[in-house]
Amino acid sequence: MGRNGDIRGDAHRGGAPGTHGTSEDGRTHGTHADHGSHLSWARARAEAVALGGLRGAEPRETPLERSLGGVLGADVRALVGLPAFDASAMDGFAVAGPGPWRLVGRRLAGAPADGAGLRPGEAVEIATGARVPKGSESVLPYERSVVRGGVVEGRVERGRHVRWAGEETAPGETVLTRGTVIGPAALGLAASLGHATLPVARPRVAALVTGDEVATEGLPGDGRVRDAIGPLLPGVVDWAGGALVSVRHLGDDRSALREAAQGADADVVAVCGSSSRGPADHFRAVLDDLGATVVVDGVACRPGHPQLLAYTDGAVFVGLPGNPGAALVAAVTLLAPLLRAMAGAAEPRGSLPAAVLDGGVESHPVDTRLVAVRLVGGRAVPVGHDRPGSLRGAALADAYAVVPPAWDGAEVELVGLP
Ligand SMILES: Nc1nc2c(c(=O)[nH]1)N[C@H]1C(S)=C(S)[C@@H](COP(=O)(O)OP(=O)(O)OC[C@H]3O[C@@H](n4cnc5c(N)ncnc54)[C@H](O)[C@@H]3O)O[C@H]1N2
Ligand code: MOO
Repeated sequence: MGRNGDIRGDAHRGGAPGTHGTSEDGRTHGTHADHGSHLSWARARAEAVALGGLRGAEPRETPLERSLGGVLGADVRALVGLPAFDASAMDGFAVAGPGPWRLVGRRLAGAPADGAGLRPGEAVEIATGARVPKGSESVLPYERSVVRGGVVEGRVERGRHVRWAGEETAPGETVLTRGTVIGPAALGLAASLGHATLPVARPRVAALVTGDEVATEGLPGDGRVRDAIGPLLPGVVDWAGGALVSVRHLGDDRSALREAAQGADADVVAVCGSSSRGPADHFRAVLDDLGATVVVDGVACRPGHPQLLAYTDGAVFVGLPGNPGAALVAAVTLLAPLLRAMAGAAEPRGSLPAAVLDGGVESHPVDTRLVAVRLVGGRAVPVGHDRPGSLRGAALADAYAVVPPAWDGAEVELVGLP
């Protein structure tokens, strides 16, 4: 059950998804109306976000080493203040009172407190990170000091070169808020504040890769292709804040697809191939068998128009076209926004500032084109090789440039690639 508990169709009908035709989404391309059963690209994304918002994933305490890229499902507080104790910020001498100071010992980092404080006129040699003894208010770095016959001299600045307990972060302070995407620095921060786990809301995704002709090993040829979608999905799902829990390969068989779709133990089932209307494309029929509510049935974009988004009480279903280049476009159009919203991310992933598009690109009369580009000096430069069946362009690209129908050459929206 989702975080909001709203897995029912009636809750869903009350929200934005599935209400095609009632209003234009009002997002980026106002003239870019839905046509036929195909929703505009922006509208389809908005539907995915709205559905994801209703099917929020429960946050689970997750070990730090498995939290990278996840979305925080709750605020994170400091379990202790930072620094957690008064520590030297320099290698040198901790001193008490005005100098010169008599050297009375040595303190290394990690040494337990010995209880003995310093009296005025005393100093201890101290390592960076070592606990500053009681009575000492300053550290004199080696390079500012002279030691002769057990006596330290130098000009001390009162209070300098000590990291005082709690000066950076107070105990209990909120340091990261719900919806933040967990990056490497957040993991380090969490560890430094004493956390072993983080509350990560990570929707679980099962992939069903269909096609009698799809092989998982060996050279393609003689009517057979290598599965190019299975290998790209873990990275896309991870980037979007989900976890790919299984990838199953199925032939073109309706009952096998139905069983697998029904039995998948996941929040989201991504079905690859089978999204079109050919004799071997069974996904629509299976959605019908499952009594699913279809939210998106086709998106007015190139490539990737035969995309699907549907849901039952048990799971959300995303249909990715079999053509690998089209599958990636569909993954950034529907799957990634859905997962980000389910994870509760505060920001959509991959949003970049709009850019001028170079390269003589022409728009499509009714569909939004997604053009693989590299970002060079703030401009978007098409890389080519971005036909629906090919991932060659996407493999070289930083982003897709979103070229609306009847585009007038204005700056284009960019969707970053994982
Ligand atoms: N009459 C129409 N036919 C098609 C249309 C259409 O509008 N009308 N749309 C075309 C477009 S666009 C696409 S995209 C495909 C989508 O087809 P499916 O999702 O049903 O996928 P398949 O037919 O199974 O495969 C299409 C293509 O991709 C290859 N493929 C499939 N899975 C993989 C994989 N995992 N890795 C690599 N390649 C894969 C498959 O061999 C086919 O060549 O429909 C068009 N047809
Ligand atoms: O989705 Mo297709 O050509 O648009 O690959």
